[in-house]
Formats: sequence, C-alpha cells, structure tokens
Amino acid sequence: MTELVLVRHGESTANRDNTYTGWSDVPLTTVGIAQAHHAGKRLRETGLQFSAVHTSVLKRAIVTANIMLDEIGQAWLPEYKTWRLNERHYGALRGQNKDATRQEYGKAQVQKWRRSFYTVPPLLTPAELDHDRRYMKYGPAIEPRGESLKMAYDRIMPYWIDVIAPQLLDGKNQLVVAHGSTLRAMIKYLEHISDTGIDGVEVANGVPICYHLDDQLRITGKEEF
Ligand SMILES: O=C(O)[C@H](O)COP(=O)(O)O
Repeated sequence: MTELVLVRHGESTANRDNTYTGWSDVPLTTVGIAQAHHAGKRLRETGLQFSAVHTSVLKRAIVTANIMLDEIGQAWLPEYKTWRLNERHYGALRGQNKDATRQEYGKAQVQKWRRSFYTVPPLLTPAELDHDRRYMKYGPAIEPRGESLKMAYDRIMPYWIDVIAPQLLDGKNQLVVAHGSTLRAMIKYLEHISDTGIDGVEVANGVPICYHLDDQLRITGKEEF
C-alpha cells in the first residue's frame, strides 16, 4: 500500500479578504501559518514517511509545505515545484471581492465561476498578463488568461502521469501541497467524480487528506486529519 497525502495551503491574505486569487502570489496570514503547523503536527502523529513533496510555484503552497516538512522532521525531502499545480487561474476576476461579484453578477453566476467544471471566468486581455519569468521560461503560452476547472485539470494530469504516479507505483509515499481547485481536480480523477459531481466538492485550508492506494493506485481507504 502507498500513501498519497493532499493538503491545501493555509489561509492566504486573499482567502482572509475574500478575494479571487488564482495565480496571484499572495502570502499566508498568521492564521494560515498556524494551520500549516497544525497540519504538520497531525501528519507527524501518523508517522508517515514520504519520498517527495510536490507544490505549485506559488508561495502560499511552498511556505505551507516547508512548515509541514519541518513539523514532520522531513525537511530534507526532495521538493518539486511546478506551475502545473498552480491554482486555477481566475482570469479577470483576480483581486475582486467574491461578495461584490455576487452582487454584480448574481449568486448563480458566481457559483458557476467558482465550482462548475466547464465554466471559464472572464479572461484577462493579453496586455494584462504578468509575463512573470517563472512562466516565461516555458514560453508565452504557459500563462493562461483564465481557466475553467477542466482547463486546470488538463494541465495538471501530465504532471500526475509523469511525476507523481510513477513514484507512487514504486511504493513511495508522496505529499502534495497545493490549492483548492488543483486538489479538486486531483480528487475528481482519483475518486472518479463526474463533471457535475465535482461542483459539490470543497477542500479546506490546511487539512491533510490521506489516500491509501493499492499497487494499481486504486483507493483502498481515505482519511482526513
Ligand atoms: O483562487 C482562489 O480565489 C482560491 O484559492 C479558491 O477560491 P474558490 O474557492 O473561490 O475557488
């Protein structure tokens, strides 16, 4: 049996302020830092030994992962950082207050933007792209102008297939510290959740979700700490 642990980063300043985040690189709040320590302590109690940790290239996930690794005494582990685990890009919604958009566009539209599999948020214009060097090194096509969960799913899966799954198949436990939607995409895949069923799946900040997997990566058990 192999263990896969998924953790959403601790509370960010954007979570606290109820604003859309996506690829914006916002820090943890003091609550978020405490959640990361708590998540690490809970994981330490399990005694799980990991072979690697995977994060996005956004600091709320990286800092959460580093706090957790320190808490579990495995700060020496190889740490893989990839844009493929970044949060779903919220396009032109980034930085806007979620309640304000509910008032402007209605609750149903906001719910679709936030939870449906196929709905794409309003896009950034090409001129609004960040051209951040952490993405530009892969070419200009990497940075999205906005993503549906399906679009995020499609860029996450190659990373699952090429990097995470082979290590799990080798019997090596993996820790993934990422984002609400990144993890919803992975949960959809792992649990065979339908395109409509994924609407109801929420992932809390700083709560480790542990999957017990068999030698074909089928789920034999699931626990949340
Ligand atoms: O990108 C964001 O705003 C958050 O990380 C997730 O927000 P959501 O729960 O509105 O998708």
